[in-house]
Amino acid sequence: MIKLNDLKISYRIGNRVIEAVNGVTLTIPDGSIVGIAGESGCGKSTLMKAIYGDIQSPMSLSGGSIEYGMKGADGLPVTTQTIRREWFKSISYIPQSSMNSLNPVIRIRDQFTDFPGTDSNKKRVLERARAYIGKLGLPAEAMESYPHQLSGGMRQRVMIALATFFQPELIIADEPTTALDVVVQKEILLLLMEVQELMGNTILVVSHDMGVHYQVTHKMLIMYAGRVVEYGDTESVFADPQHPYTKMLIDSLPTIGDDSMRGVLASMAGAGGDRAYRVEPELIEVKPGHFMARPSQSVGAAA
Ligand SMILES: Nc1ncnc2c1ncn2[C@@H]1O[C@H](COP(=O)(O)OP(=O)(O)OP(=O)(O)O)[C@@H](O)[C@H]1O
Repeated sequence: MIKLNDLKISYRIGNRVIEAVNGVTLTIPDGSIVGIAGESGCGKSTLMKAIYGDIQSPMSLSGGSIEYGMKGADGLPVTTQTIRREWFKSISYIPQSSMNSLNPVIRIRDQFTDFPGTDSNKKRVLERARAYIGKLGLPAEAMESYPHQLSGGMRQRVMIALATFFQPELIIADEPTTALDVVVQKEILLLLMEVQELMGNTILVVSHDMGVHYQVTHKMLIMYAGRVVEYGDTESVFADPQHPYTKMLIDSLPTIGDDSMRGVLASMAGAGGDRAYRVEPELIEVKPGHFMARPSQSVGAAA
Protein backbone atom coordinates (compact mmCIF):
# COMPACT_ATOMS: atom_id res chain seq x y z
CA MET A 1 0.00 0.00 0.00
CA ILE A 2 1.43 3.37 -0.99
CA LYS A 3 0.48 6.38 1.10
CA LEU A 4 0.96 9.93 -0.04
CA ASN A 5 0.77 12.37 2.84
CA ASP A 6 0.22 16.00 1.83
CA LEU A 7 2.84 15.51 -0.90
CA LYS A 8 4.24 18.67 -2.44
CA ILE A 9 6.63 18.65 -5.37
CA SER A 10 7.96 21.84 -6.89
CA TYR A 11 10.28 23.08 -9.60
CA ARG A 12 12.53 26.04 -8.98
CA ILE A 13 13.42 28.06 -12.04
CA GLY A 14 15.52 31.03 -10.93
CA ASN A 15 13.41 32.85 -8.38
CA ARG A 16 10.21 31.23 -9.57
CA VAL A 17 8.74 28.18 -7.85
CA ILE A 18 6.13 26.04 -9.59
CA GLU A 19 4.09 23.89 -7.22
CA ALA A 20 3.48 21.07 -9.70
CA VAL A 21 2.03 18.72 -7.06
CA ASN A 22 0.40 20.74 -4.37
CA GLY A 23 -0.65 18.76 -1.32
CA VAL A 24 -1.73 15.29 -2.44
CA THR A 25 -2.96 12.88 0.22
CA LEU A 26 -4.20 9.44 -0.79
CA THR A 27 -3.75 5.71 -0.36
CA ILE A 28 -3.10 3.34 -3.25
CA PRO A 29 -4.06 -0.24 -2.39
CA ASP A 30 -1.78 -3.13 -3.36
CA GLY A 31 -2.59 -5.03 -6.52
CA SER A 32 -4.72 -2.36 -8.15
CA ILE A 33 -4.49 -0.59 -11.49
CA VAL A 34 -4.89 3.11 -10.83
CA GLY A 35 -5.51 5.49 -13.71
CA ILE A 36 -4.34 9.09 -13.52
CA ALA A 37 -6.03 11.65 -15.76
CA GLY A 38 -6.06 15.42 -16.06
CA GLU A 39 -5.13 18.10 -18.51
CA SER A 40 -1.63 18.74 -19.75
CA GLY A 41 0.55 20.37 -17.09
CA CYS A 42 -1.64 19.38 -14.13
CA GLY A 43 1.22 17.45 -12.53
CA LYS A 44 0.64 13.80 -13.53
CA SER A 45 4.19 13.08 -14.67
CA THR A 46 5.65 15.00 -11.74
CA LEU A 47 3.62 12.88 -9.32
CA MET A 48 4.72 9.68 -11.10
CA LYS A 49 8.40 10.71 -11.04
CA ALA A 50 8.13 11.57 -7.36
CA ILE A 51 6.63 8.17 -6.52
CA TYR A 52 9.35 6.52 -8.61
CA GLY A 53 11.87 8.45 -6.53
CA ASP A 54 13.34 10.26 -9.51
CA ILE A 55 13.49 13.62 -7.77
CA GLN A 56 16.32 15.71 -9.10
CA SER A 57 16.96 19.40 -9.74
CA PRO A 58 15.07 21.54 -10.63
CA MET A 59 12.45 19.26 -9.05
CA SER A 60 12.31 18.91 -5.29
CA LEU A 61 10.16 17.38 -2.59
CA SER A 62 8.98 20.54 -0.88
CA GLY A 63 6.59 18.98 1.62
CA GLY A 64 4.85 15.86 2.84
CA SER A 65 5.98 12.28 2.38
CA ILE A 66 5.56 9.00 0.52
CA GLU A 67 5.20 5.69 2.37
CA TYR A 68 5.90 2.75 0.09
CA GLY A 69 4.71 -0.04 2.34
CA MET A 70 7.43 -2.34 1.00
CA LYS A 71 10.70 -3.62 2.36
CA GLY A 72 14.05 -3.41 0.58
CA ALA A 73 16.71 -6.11 0.24
CA ASP A 74 18.06 -5.01 3.66
CA GLY A 75 14.69 -5.83 5.23
CA LEU A 76 14.08 -2.18 6.11
CA PRO A 77 11.07 -0.16 4.92
CA VAL A 78 11.69 1.53 1.56
CA THR A 79 11.74 5.33 1.82
CA THR A 80 12.14 8.25 -0.58
CA GLN A 81 15.86 8.13 0.23
CA THR A 82 16.25 4.41 -0.55
CA ILE A 83 13.72 3.89 -3.35
CA ARG A 84 16.39 4.16 -6.07
CA ARG A 85 17.90 0.88 -4.84
CA GLU A 86 14.58 -0.74 -5.71
CA TRP A 87 14.49 0.51 -9.30
CA PHE A 88 13.85 -2.34 -11.77
CA LYS A 89 13.48 -4.79 -8.88
CA SER A 90 10.52 -3.59 -6.79
CA ILE A 91 9.50 -0.55 -8.81
CA SER A 92 9.75 0.08 -12.53
CA TYR A 93 8.91 2.96 -14.82
CA ILE A 94 7.61 2.88 -18.36
CA PRO A 95 8.16 6.50 -19.43
CA GLN A 96 6.32 8.56 -22.05
CA SER A 97 7.32 7.42 -25.56
CA SER A 98 9.25 4.64 -23.89
CA MET A 99 9.37 2.58 -27.06
CA ASN A 100 11.95 5.10 -28.23
CA SER A 101 13.93 4.77 -25.01
CA LEU A 102 15.53 1.45 -25.95
CA ASN A 103 19.22 1.86 -26.68
CA PRO A 104 19.31 1.77 -30.52
CA VAL A 105 22.76 0.16 -30.79
CA ILE A 106 22.14 -2.69 -28.37
CA ARG A 107 20.34 -5.89 -29.33
CA ILE A 108 17.23 -6.72 -27.29
CA ARG A 109 18.97 -9.76 -25.75
CA ASP A 110 21.72 -7.54 -24.37
CA GLN A 111 19.21 -5.07 -23.00
CA PHE A 112 18.02 -7.93 -20.78
CA THR A 113 21.47 -9.11 -19.71
CA ASP A 114 22.85 -5.59 -19.16
CA PHE A 115 19.93 -4.71 -16.95
CA PRO A 116 21.03 -3.16 -13.63
CA GLY A 117 20.87 -5.69 -10.82
CA THR A 118 20.33 -8.64 -13.13
CA ASP A 119 21.68 -12.15 -12.51
CA SER A 120 25.36 -12.34 -13.55
CA ASN A 121 24.73 -15.70 -15.25
CA LYS A 122 23.87 -14.36 -18.71
CA LYS A 123 22.84 -17.74 -20.08
CA ARG A 124 20.28 -18.16 -17.34
CA VAL A 125 18.97 -14.62 -17.83
CA LEU A 126 18.62 -15.18 -21.57
CA GLU A 127 16.72 -18.42 -21.11
CA ARG A 128 14.32 -16.70 -18.74
CA ALA A 129 14.02 -13.64 -20.99
CA ARG A 130 13.26 -15.77 -24.07
CA ALA A 131 10.50 -17.61 -22.25
CA TYR A 132 9.18 -14.37 -20.82
CA ILE A 133 9.00 -12.40 -24.08
CA GLY A 134 7.17 -15.37 -25.59
CA LYS A 135 4.54 -15.04 -22.87
CA LEU A 136 4.20 -11.36 -23.75
CA GLY A 137 3.50 -12.17 -27.38
CA LEU A 138 6.95 -11.49 -28.86
CA PRO A 139 8.65 -13.93 -31.21
CA ALA A 140 11.93 -15.49 -30.04
CA GLU A 141 13.77 -13.78 -32.94
CA ALA A 142 13.00 -10.41 -31.37
CA MET A 143 15.77 -11.17 -28.88
CA GLU A 144 18.37 -10.98 -31.66
CA SER A 145 16.99 -7.73 -33.14
CA TYR A 146 18.06 -4.15 -32.73
CA PRO A 147 15.21 -1.85 -31.64
CA HIS A 148 14.80 -0.23 -35.09
CA GLN A 149 14.08 -3.65 -36.60
CA LEU A 150 10.93 -3.97 -34.50
CA SER A 151 7.59 -2.21 -34.94
CA GLY A 152 6.47 0.43 -32.43
CA GLY A 153 4.10 -2.05 -30.79
CA MET A 154 6.83 -4.69 -30.47
CA ARG A 155 9.24 -2.16 -28.99
CA GLN A 156 6.59 -1.21 -26.46
CA ARG A 157 6.13 -4.90 -25.60
CA VAL A 158 9.89 -5.18 -25.11
CA MET A 159 9.75 -2.17 -22.78
CA ILE A 160 6.96 -3.80 -20.81
CA ALA A 161 8.93 -7.07 -20.73
CA LEU A 162 12.00 -5.23 -19.41
CA ALA A 163 9.95 -3.28 -16.90
CA THR A 164 8.25 -6.38 -15.53
CA PHE A 165 11.07 -8.92 -15.83
CA PHE A 166 11.82 -8.82 -12.11
CA GLN A 167 8.14 -8.91 -11.17
CA PRO A 168 8.20 -5.48 -9.49
CA GLU A 169 5.57 -4.70 -6.88
CA LEU A 170 4.89 -1.35 -8.48
CA ILE A 171 4.87 -0.36 -12.15
CA ILE A 172 4.48 3.23 -13.25
CA ALA A 173 3.38 3.60 -16.86
CA ASP A 174 3.32 7.20 -18.09
CA GLU A 175 1.15 7.28 -21.21
CA PRO A 176 2.25 3.80 -22.31
CA THR A 177 0.20 3.80 -25.49
CA THR A 178 0.81 7.28 -26.86
CA ALA A 179 2.11 7.20 -30.43
CA LEU A 180 0.72 3.73 -31.10
CA ASP A 181 -2.20 3.07 -33.40
CA VAL A 182 -5.48 2.18 -31.73
CA VAL A 183 -5.29 -1.56 -32.39
CA VAL A 184 -1.79 -1.81 -30.92
CA GLN A 185 -2.84 0.49 -28.06
CA LYS A 186 -5.52 -1.98 -27.11
CA GLU A 187 -3.08 -4.91 -27.30
CA ILE A 188 -0.58 -3.12 -25.08
CA LEU A 189 -3.22 -2.25 -22.51
CA LEU A 190 -4.52 -5.81 -22.48
CA LEU A 191 -0.94 -6.93 -22.01
CA LEU A 192 -0.52 -4.65 -18.99
CA MET A 193 -3.75 -6.04 -17.57
CA GLU A 194 -2.54 -9.62 -18.13
CA VAL A 195 0.76 -8.87 -16.45
CA GLN A 196 -1.08 -7.37 -13.50
CA GLU A 197 -3.36 -10.39 -13.21
CA LEU A 198 -0.37 -12.72 -13.40
CA MET A 199 1.86 -10.91 -10.95
CA GLY A 200 -0.64 -9.02 -8.81
CA ASN A 201 1.47 -5.85 -8.90
CA THR A 202 0.18 -2.34 -8.49
CA ILE A 203 0.15 -0.34 -11.73
CA LEU A 204 -0.20 3.41 -12.01
CA VAL A 205 -1.19 4.39 -15.55
CA VAL A 206 -1.19 7.94 -16.81
CA SER A 207 -3.32 8.52 -19.86
CA HIS A 208 -5.24 11.34 -21.50
CA ASP A 209 -7.64 8.79 -22.89
CA MET A 210 -10.65 8.33 -20.61
CA GLY A 211 -11.70 5.32 -22.67
CA VAL A 212 -8.43 3.63 -21.74
CA HIS A 213 -9.04 4.35 -18.08
CA TYR A 214 -12.54 2.97 -18.25
CA GLN A 215 -11.36 -0.27 -19.84
CA VAL A 216 -8.26 -0.92 -17.83
CA THR A 217 -8.26 0.63 -14.37
CA HIS A 218 -9.72 -0.34 -11.01
CA LYS A 219 -9.38 3.12 -9.53
CA MET A 220 -9.28 6.61 -11.02
CA LEU A 221 -7.40 9.63 -9.82
CA ILE A 222 -8.32 12.93 -11.43
CA MET A 223 -5.82 15.78 -11.15
CA TYR A 224 -6.32 19.46 -11.74
CA ALA A 225 -3.67 22.17 -11.27
CA GLY A 226 -1.39 20.12 -9.04
CA ARG A 227 -4.16 18.74 -6.85
CA VAL A 228 -6.27 15.62 -6.79
CA VAL A 229 -9.89 16.62 -7.35
CA GLU A 230 -11.42 13.14 -7.37
CA TYR A 231 -10.30 9.62 -6.47
CA GLY A 232 -12.37 6.49 -6.30
CA ASP A 233 -13.30 3.16 -7.87
CA THR A 234 -13.37 3.56 -11.63
CA GLU A 235 -16.92 2.28 -11.94
CA SER A 236 -18.17 4.75 -9.38
CA VAL A 237 -16.19 7.70 -10.79
CA PHE A 238 -17.52 7.05 -14.30
CA ALA A 239 -21.09 6.31 -13.22
CA ASP A 240 -21.34 9.15 -10.76
CA PRO A 241 -18.57 11.74 -11.13
CA GLN A 242 -18.68 14.31 -8.35
CA HIS A 243 -16.26 17.06 -9.30
CA PRO A 244 -17.24 19.34 -12.21
CA TYR A 245 -13.84 18.78 -13.83
CA THR A 246 -14.30 14.99 -13.70
CA LYS A 247 -17.79 15.42 -15.17
CA MET A 248 -16.33 17.44 -18.00
CA LEU A 249 -13.67 14.82 -18.73
CA ILE A 250 -16.24 12.03 -18.75
CA ASP A 251 -18.74 14.04 -20.78
CA SER A 252 -16.08 14.52 -23.43
CA LEU A 253 -16.29 10.79 -24.18
CA PRO A 254 -18.69 10.21 -27.06
CA THR A 255 -21.20 7.50 -26.31
CA ILE A 256 -23.55 5.57 -28.56
CA GLY A 257 -26.88 7.35 -28.53
CA ASP A 258 -25.21 10.60 -27.41
CA ASP A 259 -27.72 13.41 -27.76
CA SER A 260 -25.63 16.41 -26.82
CA MET A 261 -25.14 17.53 -30.44
CA ARG A 262 -28.88 17.40 -31.17
CA GLY A 263 -29.50 21.15 -31.18
CA VAL A 264 -26.46 21.91 -33.32
CA LEU A 265 -27.35 19.17 -35.82
CA ALA A 266 -30.94 20.39 -36.00
CA SER A 267 -29.90 23.94 -36.79
CA MET A 268 -27.42 22.67 -39.41
CA ALA A 269 -30.33 20.86 -41.00
CA GLY A 270 -32.27 24.15 -40.98
CA ALA A 271 -34.97 22.38 -39.04
CA GLY A 272 -35.84 25.34 -36.84
CA GLY A 273 -36.52 23.05 -33.92
CA ASP A 274 -34.38 20.60 -32.07
CA ARG A 275 -36.14 17.42 -33.18
CA ALA A 276 -36.45 17.74 -36.90
CA TYR A 277 -33.37 16.17 -38.44
CA ARG A 278 -32.67 12.75 -39.80
CA VAL A 279 -31.19 10.41 -37.28
CA GLU A 280 -28.76 9.02 -39.84
CA PRO A 281 -27.12 11.94 -41.57
CA GLU A 282 -26.04 11.49 -45.15
CA LEU A 283 -22.35 11.60 -46.01
CA ILE A 284 -22.08 14.22 -48.72
CA GLU A 285 -19.11 15.58 -50.61
CA VAL A 286 -18.70 19.22 -49.51
CA LYS A 287 -15.48 19.78 -51.47
CA PRO A 288 -13.84 17.39 -53.92
CA GLY A 289 -12.74 14.38 -51.89
CA HIS A 290 -13.87 15.89 -48.55
CA PHE A 291 -17.02 14.39 -47.04
CA MET A 292 -19.19 15.42 -44.11
CA ALA A 293 -22.25 13.88 -42.50
CA ARG A 294 -24.68 16.76 -43.03
CA PRO A 295 -27.91 16.36 -41.11
CA SER A 296 -31.00 16.92 -43.22
CA GLN A 297 -34.57 17.73 -42.23
CA SER A 298 -36.70 14.67 -41.69
CA VAL A 299 -39.82 14.11 -43.73
CA GLY A 300 -42.91 15.53 -42.08
CA ALA A 301 -40.89 17.32 -39.40
CA ALA A 302 -42.34 20.46 -37.91
CA ALA A 303 -40.57 23.60 -39.04
N1 LIG B 1 11.70 20.15 -15.65
C1 LIG B 1 10.78 21.08 -15.37
N2 LIG B 1 11.15 22.33 -15.05
C2 LIG B 1 10.24 23.27 -14.74
N3 LIG B 1 8.92 23.08 -14.70
C3 LIG B 1 8.48 21.85 -15.01
C4 LIG B 1 9.37 20.79 -15.36
N4 LIG B 1 8.64 19.69 -15.62
C5 LIG B 1 7.36 20.05 -15.44
N5 LIG B 1 7.25 21.34 -15.07
C6 LIG B 1 6.01 22.08 -14.79
O1 LIG B 1 5.30 21.39 -13.79
C7 LIG B 1 3.91 21.38 -14.08
C8 LIG B 1 3.40 19.96 -14.16
O2 LIG B 1 4.03 19.31 -15.26
P1 LIG B 1 3.84 17.76 -15.56
O3 LIG B 1 4.78 17.40 -16.66
O4 LIG B 1 3.95 17.00 -14.29
O5 LIG B 1 2.33 17.74 -16.07
P2 LIG B 1 1.53 16.57 -16.80
O6 LIG B 1 0.16 16.58 -16.21
O7 LIG B 1 2.28 15.29 -16.72
O8 LIG B 1 1.47 17.10 -18.30
P3 LIG B 1 1.41 16.24 -19.68
O9 LIG B 1 0.07 15.57 -19.70
O10 LIG B 1 1.55 17.29 -20.73
O11 LIG B 1 2.56 15.26 -19.65
C9 LIG B 1 3.73 22.17 -15.38
O12 LIG B 1 3.40 23.49 -15.04
C10 LIG B 1 5.09 22.09 -16.01
O13 LIG B 1 5.33 23.23 -16.81
